[in-house]
Amino acid sequence: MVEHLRLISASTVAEILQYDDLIPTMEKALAKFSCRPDSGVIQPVRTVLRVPPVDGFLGVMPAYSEMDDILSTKLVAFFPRNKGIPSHNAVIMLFNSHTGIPQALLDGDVITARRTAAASAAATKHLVSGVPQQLAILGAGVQARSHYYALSSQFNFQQVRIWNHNPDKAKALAAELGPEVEAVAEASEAVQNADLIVTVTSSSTPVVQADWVKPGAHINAVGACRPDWCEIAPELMQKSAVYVDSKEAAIKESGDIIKSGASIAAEIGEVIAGKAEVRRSDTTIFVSLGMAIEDAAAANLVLKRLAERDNTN
Ligand SMILES: NC(=O)C1=CN([C@@H]2O[C@H](COP(=O)(O)OP(=O)(O)OC[C@H]3O[C@@H](n4cnc5c(N)ncnc54)[C@H](O)[C@@H]3O)[C@@H](O)[C@H]2O)C=CC1
Ligand SMILES: O=C([O-])C1=[NH+]CCC1
Repeated sequence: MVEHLRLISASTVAEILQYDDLIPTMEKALAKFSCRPDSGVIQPVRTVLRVPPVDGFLGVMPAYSEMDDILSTKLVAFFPRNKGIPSHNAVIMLFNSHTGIPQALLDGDVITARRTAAASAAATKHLVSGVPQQLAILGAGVQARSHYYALSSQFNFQQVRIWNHNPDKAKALAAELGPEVEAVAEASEAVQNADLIVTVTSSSTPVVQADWVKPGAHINAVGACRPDWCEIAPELMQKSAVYVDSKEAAIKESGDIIKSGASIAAEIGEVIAGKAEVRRSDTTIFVSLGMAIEDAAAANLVLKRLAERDNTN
């Protein structure tokens, strides 16, 4: 039954969803996910349907949080070969968790961009050693931009270096972002001396080699969300302390973990909840695949902030 379905556009989501609000929300969502079943979170590994003629994928991502009264599903199409239009297109449906009646349909593009970057910012807060001053971003698409803004909201970078396999995109993004941002020609140049590294490419071969990375650096590895994709050299995966968003999803979907056979130290939610310690080895890596509970919590936050705004007007 759909009687009063609220439609929430990308521009409304973009106006409402701010990182200082979203990052702590992601921290809580990640912790609750890793405290299931006691936390009342239910989230299966997503179903990913292949669309072979265009090398595309459709992901179906349902989640339920009993404590937060949230029932939702995201539908995300990711078509990496898209040119001149976004490669990721998504919607999120929120249902009333007591009746199952659809409540709101939200644009999922902005939520996907920002909640992913906010989850990386939350992971960085718990895994990084010291205060990061040099940031390297490999990739120059939607997630590169959102990661720059999310991480810059938490840390004061002296320098940010962006590399992309298509250098013109890196130059354009660097020019759009802050004065501390520089596009560099080689991935090794971006990574060397970086305290914090973000990989947000759609690559199926490593874009970060082990001997480029400064000991003690932290990496948010965000792009390799298919078993045959890969961003981090296997040798680097094997010698680092590897944290994931979901262990169950990581062994099914993460090319970086599957190809390297690296062992998983813990879920980031276990670290946030104080159930796992951070192994201070040479390098820490957060392997992010993206979780439905992140979309559910972000969509719910949008609705909550809109309701507060409506009440004050
Ligand atoms: N972990 C998570 O929660 C999420 C992960 N992703 C993944 O993150 C990656 C980036 O996503 P978006 O920025 O939205 O995509 P995008 O299409 O906007 O940007 C992709 C970037 O990767 C570069 N690229 C494409 N093919 C490459 C290759 N073979 N080698 C090196 N670079 C290559 C492109 O030039 C572009 O800079 C994708 O793999 C996407 O599936 C996206 C959303 C959520
Ligand atoms: O979590 C997500 O929405 C996605 N992860 C990889 C592609 C889309």
